[in-house]
Amino acid sequence: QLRSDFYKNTCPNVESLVRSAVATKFQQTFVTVPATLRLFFHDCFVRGCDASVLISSPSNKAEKDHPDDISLAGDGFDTVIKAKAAVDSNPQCRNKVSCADILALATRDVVVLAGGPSYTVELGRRDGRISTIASVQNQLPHPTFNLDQLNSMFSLHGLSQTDMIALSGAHTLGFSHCGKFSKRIYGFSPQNRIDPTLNLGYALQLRQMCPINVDPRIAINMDPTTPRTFDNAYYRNLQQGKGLFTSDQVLFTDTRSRPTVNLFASNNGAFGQAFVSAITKLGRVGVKTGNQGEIRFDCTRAN
Ligand code: HEM
Ligand SMILES: [Ca+2]
Ligand SMILES: [Ca+2]
Repeated sequence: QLRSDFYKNTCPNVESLVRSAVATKFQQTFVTVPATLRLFFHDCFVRGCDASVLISSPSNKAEKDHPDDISLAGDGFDTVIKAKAAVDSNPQCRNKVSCADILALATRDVVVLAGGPSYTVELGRRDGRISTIASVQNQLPHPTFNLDQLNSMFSLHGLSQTDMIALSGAHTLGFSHCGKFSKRIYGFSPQNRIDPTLNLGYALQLRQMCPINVDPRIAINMDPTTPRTFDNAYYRNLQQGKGLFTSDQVLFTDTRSRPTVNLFASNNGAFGQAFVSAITKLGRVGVKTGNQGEIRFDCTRAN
């Protein structure tokens, strides 16, 4: 139902308007890249790709205030707001392009800026009007998830195990706060204080970067090898026991998903193709089209 030429008559330059706003933001801070990519994922898994995650509430009761969303970096929100302003600065485009589509385009653009594959973005999403803390509950995966939990959550949205593994490759970029994995390096079990699926040398490095009682604002690179490049290093890290979360490492530990990890680790092109296919499917999750929803004037509030 979505189509790549949706704005052909209403805003023919939408792609270049978004792309240059994203490029300007990228020049200011690299954080733009992981922040925008993660924002798109968190939007699509809660009420579909409808920009619900962008809505803010004066009393902190919107989606973005849920514990699972609280660590979404502000630069992702700012990227969409800047791109929306760029689109609306063109009189023809003013209030014609949804925030949900701008987020989808900005996501493609940041992946490309980090060296990842380019792809055609399907458009025509409408913006949702609802954003509540309650709607996030149990909709987003946790870093402690095993393969069955990951598969069942992704399959609810029509995403296969291969899609899930390819999308997890987004952890080739960006940061995590220490608390998200501290149990794996300090208190895994009474027998093993360090998770035995974790590379011991890497675990000791993580302990140095994340000492006990570390400042909770400290965040570390999720990909220790190429933190600023969108590449398949994430899967080679998994082969070496360097997956930061249980939900990352389990993709290699579990023999049902290991062959796909090995394929992506050895073939960056295969990873790129699978990622493009998966993120295109992600972009279709629960979309509102036609006269459903609205075109938001301000991405941070319903009209
Ligand atoms: C498979 C299940 C997934 C789990 C359990 C998971 C969990 C997490 C966690 C816990 C963080 C660290 C947040 C923090 O401490 O600030 C994170 C960061 C991140 N995630 Fe995921 N994630 C998953 C899938 C995805 C997907 C599908 C994408 C996008 C396609 C994605 C993109 C990112 C990015 C880019 C970051 C870095 C954010 C930044 O640097 O600001 N994740 N994820
Ligand atoms: Ca949403
Ligand atoms: Ca990387």
